[in-house]
Amino acid sequence: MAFLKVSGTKLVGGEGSEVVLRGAGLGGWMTMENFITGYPGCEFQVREALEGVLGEEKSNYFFDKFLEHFFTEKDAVFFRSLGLNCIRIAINYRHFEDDLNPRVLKKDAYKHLDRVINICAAQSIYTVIDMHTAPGGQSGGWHSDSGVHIAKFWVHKDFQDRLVWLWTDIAEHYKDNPWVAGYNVLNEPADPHPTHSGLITFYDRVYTAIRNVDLNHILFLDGNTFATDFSHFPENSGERWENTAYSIHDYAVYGFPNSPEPYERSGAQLERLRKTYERKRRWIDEKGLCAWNGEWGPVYARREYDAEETDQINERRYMVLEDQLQIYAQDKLSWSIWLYKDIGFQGMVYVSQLTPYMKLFKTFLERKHRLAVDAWGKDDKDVKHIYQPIVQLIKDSVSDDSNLKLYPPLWSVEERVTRLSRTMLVAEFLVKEWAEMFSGMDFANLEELAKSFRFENCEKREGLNKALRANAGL
Ligand SMILES: O[C@@H]1[C@@H](O)[C@H](O[C@@H]2CO[C@@H](O[C@@H]3CO[C@@H](O)[C@H](O)[C@H]3O)[C@H](O)[C@H]2O)OC[C@H]1O
Repeated sequence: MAFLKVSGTKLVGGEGSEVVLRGAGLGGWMTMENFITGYPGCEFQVREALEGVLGEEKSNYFFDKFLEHFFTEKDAVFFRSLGLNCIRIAINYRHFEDDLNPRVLKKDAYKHLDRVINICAAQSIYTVIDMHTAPGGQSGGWHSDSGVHIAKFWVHKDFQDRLVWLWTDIAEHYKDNPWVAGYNVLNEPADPHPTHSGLITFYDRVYTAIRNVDLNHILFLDGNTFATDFSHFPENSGERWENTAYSIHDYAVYGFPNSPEPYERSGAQLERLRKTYERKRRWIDEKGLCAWNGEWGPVYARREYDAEETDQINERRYMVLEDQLQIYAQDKLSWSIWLYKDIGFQGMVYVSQLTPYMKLFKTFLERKHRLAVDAWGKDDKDVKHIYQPIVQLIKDSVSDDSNLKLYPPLWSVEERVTRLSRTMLVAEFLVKEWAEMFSGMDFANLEELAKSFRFENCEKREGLNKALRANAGL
């Protein structure tokens, strides 16, 4: 079997035939995330807290069982039955090395990644390995699992050295596997340097290190600032980084609770969808390079929180989804929707409310929702007023308005105050409580909880899957 390659603006398989990758991100697995599995804060925090409650052996057992049950052959069979052909697997560097023992590969580092890549290959599903978290954090987002909003990856060379070391190991490990479509070197970098020089230097270094051991695989490079900005990428990127595709993340504002207005498919709204997408990929097109949409997709209303408005909201979200799919189909764009499985906000399949895990965390999740502890698709109607005085204080106290505009530009003063005070500070106080819900559990209880994430214990988001299936084989 031939390796996928980049040829001009396209991905091609054996004998140069075009391959369009259409699939989903396996988020929440080897990078867990707060809204995906329901904990507060960051993955490293809940792992530490659970160890505090259960001890090392039981805590490791739970997370290992979680990884095992979250993705099995049944998931891959279902995924392929929709006609989808690629899964982007988000990984957390912490599975491979420890901050207190850097550059020492952990025992069993590849155990689950190998297993899932092989399960996918057996169903003719390609995989893209996505480095979702970097030592020190490559963005101020919870999804970089750093726990803070300053992305230290860009200011400590040693963090970068460690990631170059890790990618070299991963490339060595998978260099002969053609079912691995490629390596998504760094999810959503947010390098604050005015010329994005940290990112370009890192891409140069990691490119060279990977190419020294692996000439086969495609590199997927995200634009800076959450995969939206290529303005400082080198003029000669095409020659400088061979066999490379460029990744945008095309989240549409209409797919989220903070949409400026209800989505009705008006001419102006359709125009905005298309224009935003075209803006993100403009540089790639101008340079004649290959584009990949590595993340996109609406979130969905939940009956437990949105009551009788749920269906109407979701009909609108499905319209956004379908309109985005239509744009991508016209361009024969390869895409990876976010995401495959979660506890019921965005996933193609989601853990049933009847499972032990969802029953255990029911009231905890309701409180977390009311407090808007997660940033993604937040609904802050119950708590917004509490943070407004802080927002106002900052606005009133900073003399020059230009000083209110900090990096990243997507974060307004409101967004920054929210992110820091709710998703980091409030969340931190809930972490122990999350872990204490596991108190007194034995190995059998822990496996039962982990089994809640098995495919057979999940519901399917039929509207989403229907739209994906309709577009999968185009
Ligand atoms: O792990 C994922 C994570 O990768 C993802 O990150 C967010 C992506 O969207 C970012 O904002 C968008 C930037 O582009 C504009 O056009 C959109 O309107 C914005 O929504 C956001 O800052 C990132 O945190 O989020 C989901 C995680 O699970």
